[in-house]
Amino acid sequence: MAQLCRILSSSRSVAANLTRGMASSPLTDMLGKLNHVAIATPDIEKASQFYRNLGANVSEKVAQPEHGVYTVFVTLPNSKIELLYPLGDKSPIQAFLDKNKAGGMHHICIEVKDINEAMSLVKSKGIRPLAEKPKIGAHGKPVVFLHPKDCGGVLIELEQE
Ligand SMILES: C[C@@H](C(=O)O)C(=O)SCCNC(=O)CCNC(=O)[C@H](O)C(C)(C)COP(=O)(O)OP(=O)(O)OC[C@H]1O[C@@H](n2cnc3c(N)ncnc32)[C@H](O)[C@@H]1OP(=O)(O)O
Ligand SMILES: [Co+2]
Repeated sequence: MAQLCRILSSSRSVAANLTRGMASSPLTDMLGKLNHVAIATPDIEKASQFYRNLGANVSEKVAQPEHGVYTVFVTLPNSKIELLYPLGDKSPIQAFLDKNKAGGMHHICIEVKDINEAMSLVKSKGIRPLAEKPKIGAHGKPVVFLHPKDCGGVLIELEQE
């Protein structure tokens, strides 16, 4: 019995040490809030109307020339939906829409405290950012995308808080 107590108490302290170790690791708290889920659509007016019909707060369409897309934001109580439509003839969402004619979920966007630190951390894990440097995103903050082949088949956008 005494031995069992010793084993239990030592495994608890191992768990406590692990938790403390994790809490101090820069990777542990890298990911913040879900900022948005993006949907690429072949008809952004129709997609906007779909969410307006459901009573949602839907923004006007905004051109994002730096990103080759138009965006519309649907504001939800805990996050946002970003509707995307191609802008220009080199839009990064064109190939996706060619493959997914009816549109579909394109990326998720997660907030990080420091985008440059986050880029170094993901690179150290073998995850490829899709640009050398962050760009300014739809919310006026730096963003960078991570290769979907390194992220379980999901395109991930990191946005600085
Ligand atoms: C305004 C801003 C903001 O919120 O602030 C935004 O969101 S701008 C949102 C738009 N901007 C971006 O998406 C920028 C980052 N995206 C990119 O650089 C590109 O879209 C890539 C992700 C590299 C894909 O480029 P592209 O479509 O030309 O290449 P590709 O067709 O050869 O695709 C390569 C492989 O990745 C897969 N793939 C492509 N797009 C994907 C996606 N959205 N989710 C998951 N997988 C995807 C393809 O199926 C293919 O896999 P297989 O080889 O197996 O078939
Ligand atoms: Co986005």
